[in-house]
Amino acid sequence: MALSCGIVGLPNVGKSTIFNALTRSAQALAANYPFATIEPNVGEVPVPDPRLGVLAGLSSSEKIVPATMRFVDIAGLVRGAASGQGLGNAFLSHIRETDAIAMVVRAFHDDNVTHVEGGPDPLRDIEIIAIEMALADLASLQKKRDKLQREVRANPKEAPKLEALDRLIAALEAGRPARAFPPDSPEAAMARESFLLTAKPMLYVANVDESQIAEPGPMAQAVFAHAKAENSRAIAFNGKIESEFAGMSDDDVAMFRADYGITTGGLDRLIVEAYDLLGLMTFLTTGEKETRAWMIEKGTKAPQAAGKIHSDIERGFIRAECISYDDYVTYKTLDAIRSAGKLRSEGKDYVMQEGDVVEFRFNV
Ligand SMILES: Nc1ncnc2c1ncn2[C@@H]1O[C@H](COP(=O)(O)OP(=O)(O)OP(=O)(O)O)[C@@H](O)[C@H]1O
Ligand SMILES: [Mg+2]
Repeated sequence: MALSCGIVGLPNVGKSTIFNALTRSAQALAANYPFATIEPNVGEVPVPDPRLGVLAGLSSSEKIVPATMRFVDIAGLVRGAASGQGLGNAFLSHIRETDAIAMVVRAFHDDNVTHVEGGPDPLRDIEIIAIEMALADLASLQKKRDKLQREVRANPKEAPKLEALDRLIAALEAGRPARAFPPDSPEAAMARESFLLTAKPMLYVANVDESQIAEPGPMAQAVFAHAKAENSRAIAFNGKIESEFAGMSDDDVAMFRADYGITTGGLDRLIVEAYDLLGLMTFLTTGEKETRAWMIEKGTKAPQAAGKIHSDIERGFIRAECISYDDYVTYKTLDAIRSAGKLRSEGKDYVMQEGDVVEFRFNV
Protein backbone atom coordinates (compact mmCIF):
# COMPACT_ATOMS: atom_id res chain seq x y z
CA MET A 1 0.00 0.00 0.00
CA ALA A 2 1.54 3.26 -1.08
CA LEU A 3 -1.12 5.90 -0.78
CA SER A 4 -0.47 9.01 -2.80
CA CYS A 5 -1.60 12.59 -3.13
CA GLY A 6 -1.83 14.06 -6.62
CA ILE A 7 -0.96 17.71 -7.20
CA VAL A 8 -3.43 19.08 -9.75
CA GLY A 9 -4.46 22.46 -11.14
CA LEU A 10 -4.38 24.69 -14.21
CA PRO A 11 -1.08 24.87 -16.15
CA ASN A 12 1.65 27.20 -14.85
CA VAL A 13 0.16 27.77 -11.38
CA GLY A 14 3.16 26.38 -9.48
CA LYS A 15 2.47 22.63 -9.13
CA SER A 16 6.00 21.49 -10.02
CA THR A 17 7.47 24.31 -7.94
CA ILE A 18 5.54 22.99 -4.92
CA PHE A 19 6.48 19.41 -5.74
CA ASN A 20 10.18 20.38 -5.77
CA ALA A 21 9.74 22.19 -2.47
CA LEU A 22 8.09 19.09 -0.98
CA THR A 23 10.74 16.69 -2.20
CA ARG A 24 13.54 19.21 -1.49
CA SER A 25 14.82 18.57 -4.97
CA ALA A 26 14.85 19.98 -8.45
CA GLN A 27 13.40 16.74 -9.78
CA ALA A 28 10.53 18.35 -11.66
CA LEU A 29 10.99 20.95 -14.37
CA ALA A 30 9.36 24.12 -13.03
CA ALA A 31 9.23 26.67 -15.81
CA ASN A 32 7.29 29.74 -16.79
CA TYR A 33 5.24 28.24 -19.60
CA PRO A 34 2.09 26.07 -19.63
CA PHE A 35 2.50 22.29 -19.96
CA ALA A 36 6.07 22.27 -18.71
CA THR A 37 5.08 19.01 -17.03
CA ILE A 38 3.83 16.19 -19.22
CA GLU A 39 4.80 12.92 -17.53
CA PRO A 40 3.99 12.83 -13.81
CA ASN A 41 6.81 13.34 -11.29
CA VAL A 42 6.64 11.02 -8.30
CA GLY A 43 8.38 11.68 -4.98
CA GLU A 44 8.47 10.21 -1.47
CA VAL A 45 8.26 12.86 1.20
CA PRO A 46 9.06 12.39 4.91
CA VAL A 47 6.11 13.25 7.16
CA PRO A 48 7.23 15.85 9.70
CA ASP A 49 6.63 14.62 13.26
CA PRO A 50 8.17 16.47 16.21
CA ARG A 51 7.45 13.48 18.50
CA LEU A 52 10.24 11.50 16.83
CA GLY A 53 13.03 13.79 18.05
CA VAL A 54 11.62 13.75 21.60
CA LEU A 55 11.39 9.95 21.76
CA ALA A 56 14.81 9.54 20.15
CA GLY A 57 16.23 11.74 22.91
CA LEU A 58 14.59 9.66 25.65
CA SER A 59 15.81 6.37 24.13
CA SER A 60 19.20 7.69 22.93
CA SER A 61 18.34 6.32 19.49
CA GLU A 62 21.05 6.17 16.86
CA LYS A 63 18.69 7.27 14.13
CA ILE A 64 15.23 8.57 13.34
CA VAL A 65 13.10 7.11 10.56
CA PRO A 66 10.03 9.19 9.67
CA ALA A 67 6.97 7.89 7.82
CA THR A 68 6.90 8.87 4.16
CA MET A 69 4.11 9.59 1.77
CA ARG A 70 3.99 9.88 -1.96
CA PHE A 71 3.22 13.04 -3.93
CA VAL A 72 2.60 13.00 -7.68
CA ASP A 73 3.05 16.19 -9.72
CA ILE A 74 0.60 15.99 -12.60
CA ALA A 75 0.38 17.93 -15.87
CA GLY A 76 -1.86 21.00 -15.95
CA LEU A 77 -5.54 20.62 -16.74
CA VAL A 78 -7.32 23.09 -19.04
CA ARG A 79 -10.90 23.81 -20.07
CA GLY A 80 -12.07 20.96 -22.30
CA ALA A 81 -9.51 18.48 -20.92
CA ALA A 82 -12.22 15.84 -20.43
CA SER A 83 -12.97 16.00 -24.15
CA GLY A 84 -9.31 15.96 -25.17
CA GLN A 85 -8.19 19.62 -25.00
CA GLY A 86 -4.67 20.40 -23.81
CA LEU A 87 -3.07 17.11 -22.88
CA GLY A 88 -6.56 15.67 -22.64
CA ASN A 89 -7.56 12.44 -21.01
CA ALA A 90 -4.08 11.02 -20.42
CA PHE A 91 -3.51 13.00 -17.27
CA LEU A 92 -7.06 12.62 -16.04
CA SER A 93 -6.00 8.99 -15.75
CA HIS A 94 -2.91 10.08 -13.80
CA ILE A 95 -5.23 11.77 -11.32
CA ARG A 96 -7.36 8.62 -11.18
CA GLU A 97 -4.34 6.65 -9.90
CA THR A 98 -3.92 8.87 -6.83
CA ASP A 99 -5.81 8.52 -3.54
CA ALA A 100 -6.25 12.18 -2.62
CA ILE A 101 -5.92 15.49 -4.41
CA ALA A 102 -4.13 18.71 -3.56
CA MET A 103 -5.48 21.36 -5.93
CA VAL A 104 -3.01 24.19 -6.44
CA VAL A 105 -4.75 27.51 -7.12
CA ARG A 106 -2.84 30.55 -8.29
CA ALA A 107 -3.26 33.35 -5.76
CA PHE A 108 -0.17 35.36 -6.71
CA HIS A 109 0.12 38.43 -8.92
CA ASP A 110 2.99 38.34 -11.37
CA ASP A 111 2.52 39.70 -14.87
CA ASN A 112 5.62 37.82 -15.98
CA VAL A 113 4.05 34.44 -15.20
CA THR A 114 1.57 33.47 -17.92
CA HIS A 115 -1.95 32.54 -16.82
CA VAL A 116 -3.77 30.37 -19.38
CA GLU A 117 -7.03 32.24 -18.69
CA GLY A 118 -5.50 35.72 -18.93
CA GLY A 119 -5.10 36.49 -15.24
CA PRO A 120 -5.57 34.97 -11.80
CA ASP A 121 -9.12 34.40 -10.52
CA PRO A 122 -9.12 31.60 -7.94
CA LEU A 123 -12.84 30.78 -8.00
CA ARG A 124 -13.01 30.61 -11.79
CA ASP A 125 -9.88 28.45 -11.81
CA ILE A 126 -11.28 26.07 -9.20
CA GLU A 127 -14.48 25.77 -11.19
CA ILE A 128 -12.65 24.92 -14.42
CA ILE A 129 -10.85 22.03 -12.72
CA ALA A 130 -14.00 20.90 -10.91
CA ILE A 131 -15.99 20.86 -14.17
CA GLU A 132 -13.35 18.87 -16.03
CA MET A 133 -13.17 16.30 -13.27
CA ALA A 134 -16.98 16.08 -13.12
CA LEU A 135 -17.18 15.63 -16.91
CA ALA A 136 -14.61 12.84 -16.77
CA ASP A 137 -16.66 11.19 -14.01
CA LEU A 138 -19.91 11.57 -15.96
CA ALA A 139 -18.29 9.83 -18.93
CA SER A 140 -17.20 6.91 -16.70
CA LEU A 141 -20.67 6.73 -15.11
CA GLN A 142 -22.45 6.72 -18.48
CA LYS A 143 -20.38 3.72 -19.54
CA LYS A 144 -21.10 2.02 -16.27
CA ARG A 145 -24.81 2.85 -16.54
CA ASP A 146 -25.16 1.05 -19.88
CA LYS A 147 -23.60 -2.07 -18.40
CA LEU A 148 -25.60 -1.90 -15.20
CA GLN A 149 -28.86 -1.43 -17.10
CA ARG A 150 -28.26 -4.72 -18.92
CA GLU A 151 -27.48 -6.39 -15.61
CA VAL A 152 -30.68 -5.08 -14.01
CA ARG A 153 -32.70 -6.54 -16.88
CA ALA A 154 -31.21 -9.94 -16.12
CA ASN A 155 -31.31 -9.50 -12.35
CA PRO A 156 -33.82 -6.97 -10.97
CA LYS A 157 -32.13 -7.18 -7.54
CA GLU A 158 -29.42 -4.89 -8.93
CA ALA A 159 -31.94 -2.05 -9.37
CA PRO A 160 -30.92 -0.11 -6.21
CA LYS A 161 -27.39 0.14 -7.59
CA LEU A 162 -28.71 1.69 -10.77
CA GLU A 163 -30.74 4.14 -8.69
CA ALA A 164 -27.66 5.14 -6.69
CA LEU A 165 -25.77 5.60 -9.92
CA ASP A 166 -28.51 7.84 -11.29
CA ARG A 167 -28.49 9.97 -8.14
CA LEU A 168 -24.74 10.29 -8.52
CA ILE A 169 -25.12 11.42 -12.14
CA ALA A 170 -27.77 13.97 -11.13
CA ALA A 171 -25.51 15.37 -8.39
CA LEU A 172 -22.54 15.72 -10.73
CA GLU A 173 -24.71 17.42 -13.33
CA ALA A 174 -25.82 19.87 -10.65
CA GLY A 175 -22.19 20.68 -9.82
CA ARG A 176 -21.96 18.56 -6.67
CA PRO A 177 -18.84 16.41 -6.38
CA ALA A 178 -19.14 12.72 -5.45
CA ARG A 179 -17.17 13.35 -2.25
CA ALA A 180 -20.17 15.35 -0.93
CA PHE A 181 -22.05 12.07 -0.28
CA PRO A 182 -21.59 10.50 3.18
CA PRO A 183 -18.92 7.75 3.05
CA ASP A 184 -21.39 5.01 4.04
CA SER A 185 -24.06 5.95 1.44
CA PRO A 186 -24.84 3.78 -1.62
CA GLU A 187 -23.80 6.73 -3.81
CA ALA A 188 -20.35 6.82 -2.18
CA ALA A 189 -20.02 3.05 -2.63
CA MET A 190 -20.87 3.44 -6.31
CA ALA A 191 -18.40 6.34 -6.61
CA ARG A 192 -15.62 4.23 -5.12
CA GLU A 193 -16.47 1.29 -7.33
CA SER A 194 -16.28 3.62 -10.34
CA PHE A 195 -12.95 5.25 -9.31
CA LEU A 196 -14.44 8.72 -9.62
CA LEU A 197 -12.10 11.70 -9.54
CA THR A 198 -14.57 13.88 -7.65
CA ALA A 199 -14.85 11.20 -4.94
CA LYS A 200 -11.27 11.71 -3.85
CA PRO A 201 -10.70 13.77 -0.73
CA MET A 202 -9.51 17.24 -1.70
CA LEU A 203 -7.30 19.89 -0.20
CA TYR A 204 -6.96 23.36 -1.71
CA VAL A 205 -3.53 24.96 -1.81
CA ALA A 206 -3.49 28.72 -2.46
CA ASN A 207 -0.10 29.62 -3.95
CA VAL A 208 0.26 33.20 -2.71
CA ASP A 209 2.48 36.27 -3.21
CA GLU A 210 5.56 36.87 -1.14
CA SER A 211 3.81 39.79 0.53
CA GLN A 212 0.87 37.59 1.59
CA ILE A 213 2.67 34.83 3.40
CA ALA A 214 2.06 36.14 6.87
CA GLU A 215 -1.47 37.29 6.09
CA PRO A 216 -3.33 35.78 3.12
CA GLY A 217 -4.91 38.42 0.82
CA PRO A 218 -8.33 38.42 -0.89
CA MET A 219 -7.48 35.72 -3.46
CA ALA A 220 -6.39 33.26 -0.78
CA GLN A 221 -9.40 34.23 1.33
CA ALA A 222 -11.66 33.36 -1.61
CA VAL A 223 -10.06 29.91 -1.77
CA PHE A 224 -10.57 29.44 1.99
CA ALA A 225 -14.23 30.46 1.77
CA HIS A 226 -14.85 28.09 -1.15
CA ALA A 227 -13.20 25.20 0.70
CA LYS A 228 -15.19 25.90 3.85
CA ALA A 229 -18.48 25.99 1.94
CA GLU A 230 -17.89 22.48 0.62
CA ASN A 231 -16.36 21.08 3.83
CA SER A 232 -12.89 20.76 2.34
CA ARG A 233 -9.66 22.06 3.78
CA ALA A 234 -7.40 24.78 2.42
CA ILE A 235 -3.95 26.11 3.15
CA ALA A 236 -1.89 28.98 1.75
CA PHE A 237 1.82 29.38 1.19
CA ASN A 238 4.31 30.67 -1.33
CA GLY A 239 5.55 27.74 -3.38
CA LYS A 240 8.34 29.71 -5.02
CA ILE A 241 10.04 30.71 -1.80
CA GLU A 242 9.53 27.25 -0.32
CA SER A 243 11.21 25.73 -3.40
CA GLU A 244 14.14 28.12 -2.98
CA PHE A 245 14.50 26.85 0.59
CA ALA A 246 14.89 23.33 -0.75
CA GLY A 247 18.58 23.67 -1.57
CA MET A 248 19.55 25.51 1.64
CA SER A 249 20.86 24.31 4.99
CA ASP A 250 18.36 24.09 7.85
CA ASP A 251 20.01 27.08 9.57
CA ASP A 252 19.68 29.27 6.51
CA VAL A 253 16.07 28.23 6.05
CA ALA A 254 15.32 29.14 9.68
CA MET A 255 16.91 32.55 9.13
CA PHE A 256 14.93 33.26 5.95
CA ARG A 257 11.71 32.01 7.52
CA ALA A 258 12.20 34.46 10.36
CA ASP A 259 12.84 37.26 7.83
CA TYR A 260 9.66 36.51 5.92
CA GLY A 261 7.66 36.04 9.10
CA ILE A 262 6.84 32.43 8.15
CA THR A 263 6.43 30.74 11.50
CA THR A 264 4.80 27.44 10.66
CA GLY A 265 6.06 25.91 7.45
CA GLY A 266 3.26 25.85 4.86
CA LEU A 267 4.90 22.80 3.37
CA ASP A 268 4.77 20.88 6.63
CA ARG A 269 1.09 21.71 6.87
CA LEU A 270 0.54 20.50 3.33
CA ILE A 271 2.17 17.16 4.15
CA VAL A 272 0.34 16.75 7.44
CA GLU A 273 -3.04 17.72 5.92
CA ALA A 274 -2.51 15.35 3.00
CA TYR A 275 -1.59 12.56 5.43
CA ASP A 276 -4.79 13.15 7.33
CA LEU A 277 -6.80 13.44 4.12
CA LEU A 278 -5.63 9.97 3.15
CA GLY A 279 -7.03 8.60 6.41
CA LEU A 280 -3.58 7.76 7.73
CA MET A 281 -2.29 7.75 11.28
CA THR A 282 0.99 6.97 12.99
CA PHE A 283 2.23 4.58 15.62
CA LEU A 284 5.75 4.77 16.96
CA THR A 285 8.53 2.42 17.94
CA THR A 286 11.56 3.52 19.89
CA GLY A 287 14.80 1.97 21.11
CA GLU A 288 18.53 2.44 21.01
CA LYS A 289 18.79 1.46 17.37
CA GLU A 290 16.09 3.76 16.06
CA THR A 291 12.96 5.75 16.71
CA ARG A 292 10.53 5.26 13.92
CA ALA A 293 7.11 6.38 12.71
CA TRP A 294 4.89 3.77 11.05
CA MET A 295 2.06 4.75 8.79
CA ILE A 296 -1.23 2.85 9.04
CA GLU A 297 -4.79 3.48 7.98
CA LYS A 298 -7.05 4.71 10.76
CA GLY A 299 -8.89 1.75 12.27
CA THR A 300 -6.02 -0.73 11.78
CA LYS A 301 -5.87 -3.46 14.45
CA ALA A 302 -2.72 -4.41 16.36
CA PRO A 303 -1.70 -7.55 14.39
CA GLN A 304 -2.03 -5.77 11.01
CA ALA A 305 -0.07 -2.83 12.40
CA ALA A 306 2.61 -5.31 13.47
CA GLY A 307 2.57 -6.64 9.91
CA LYS A 308 3.81 -3.25 8.71
CA ILE A 309 7.04 -3.95 10.57
CA HIS A 310 7.35 -7.58 9.51
CA SER A 311 4.93 -10.25 8.33
CA ASP A 312 6.45 -12.68 10.90
CA ILE A 313 5.36 -10.39 13.73
CA GLU A 314 1.79 -10.37 12.40
CA ARG A 315 1.80 -14.15 11.99
CA GLY A 316 3.19 -14.83 15.48
CA PHE A 317 1.37 -11.93 17.17
CA ILE A 318 0.81 -12.41 20.91
CA ARG A 319 0.15 -8.91 22.19
CA ALA A 320 1.04 -5.26 21.74
CA GLU A 321 2.53 -3.38 24.66
CA CYS A 322 1.36 0.19 24.15
CA ILE A 323 2.18 3.44 25.85
CA SER A 324 0.54 6.65 24.69
CA TYR A 325 3.08 9.22 23.49
CA ASP A 326 2.01 11.71 26.16
CA ASP A 327 2.51 9.16 28.94
CA TYR A 328 5.90 8.24 27.50
CA VAL A 329 7.00 11.85 27.61
CA THR A 330 5.55 12.39 31.09
CA TYR A 331 7.12 9.33 32.76
CA LYS A 332 10.22 9.07 30.54
CA THR A 333 11.50 5.63 31.62
CA LEU A 334 9.89 2.22 31.21
CA ASP A 335 10.10 1.60 34.96
CA ALA A 336 8.27 4.83 35.76
CA ILE A 337 5.71 4.10 33.03
CA ARG A 338 5.11 0.61 34.44
CA SER A 339 4.74 1.72 38.05
CA ALA A 340 2.28 4.42 36.98
CA GLY A 341 0.23 1.67 35.30
CA LYS A 342 0.54 3.34 31.90
CA LEU A 343 1.79 0.31 29.99
CA ARG A 344 -1.18 -1.34 28.33
CA SER A 345 -1.13 -4.91 27.14
CA GLU A 346 -3.41 -5.06 24.10
CA GLY A 347 -4.70 -8.10 22.23
CA LYS A 348 -5.47 -8.94 18.61
CA ASP A 349 -8.70 -6.91 18.47
CA TYR A 350 -7.11 -3.68 19.68
CA VAL A 351 -7.58 -0.77 17.30
CA MET A 352 -4.35 1.22 17.17
CA GLN A 353 -4.51 4.78 18.49
CA GLU A 354 -2.66 7.80 17.12
CA GLY A 355 0.72 8.12 18.82
CA ASP A 356 0.83 4.71 20.48
CA VAL A 357 4.43 3.84 21.30
CA VAL A 358 4.48 0.10 20.78
CA GLU A 359 6.47 -3.03 21.38
CA PHE A 360 4.98 -6.16 19.81
CA ARG A 361 5.35 -9.55 21.50
CA PHE A 362 5.31 -12.45 19.08
CA ASN A 363 6.17 -16.13 18.60
CA VAL A 364 8.75 -16.98 16.02
N1 LIG B 1 4.08 31.90 -5.46
C1 LIG B 1 4.64 32.23 -6.65
N2 LIG B 1 4.88 33.50 -6.96
C2 LIG B 1 5.44 33.83 -8.15
N3 LIG B 1 5.76 32.96 -9.11
C3 LIG B 1 5.53 31.65 -8.86
C4 LIG B 1 4.97 31.21 -7.62
N4 LIG B 1 4.86 29.85 -7.64
C5 LIG B 1 5.35 29.47 -8.85
N5 LIG B 1 5.75 30.54 -9.59
C6 LIG B 1 6.32 30.53 -10.96
O1 LIG B 1 5.32 30.07 -11.84
C7 LIG B 1 5.91 29.44 -12.98
C8 LIG B 1 5.24 28.09 -13.24
O2 LIG B 1 5.59 27.20 -12.20
P1 LIG B 1 5.50 25.60 -12.38
O3 LIG B 1 6.32 25.13 -13.52
O4 LIG B 1 5.76 25.04 -11.04
O5 LIG B 1 3.96 25.45 -12.73
P2 LIG B 1 3.14 24.12 -13.05
O6 LIG B 1 1.81 24.30 -12.42
O7 LIG B 1 3.91 22.92 -12.70
O8 LIG B 1 2.98 24.25 -14.61
P3 LIG B 1 2.71 23.10 -15.74
O9 LIG B 1 1.26 22.79 -15.66
O10 LIG B 1 3.10 23.78 -16.99
O11 LIG B 1 3.60 21.92 -15.45
C9 LIG B 1 7.41 29.32 -12.67
O12 LIG B 1 8.07 30.35 -13.36
C10 LIG B 1 7.45 29.56 -11.16
O13 LIG B 1 8.67 30.11 -10.74
MG1 LIG C 1 4.55 21.36 -13.83
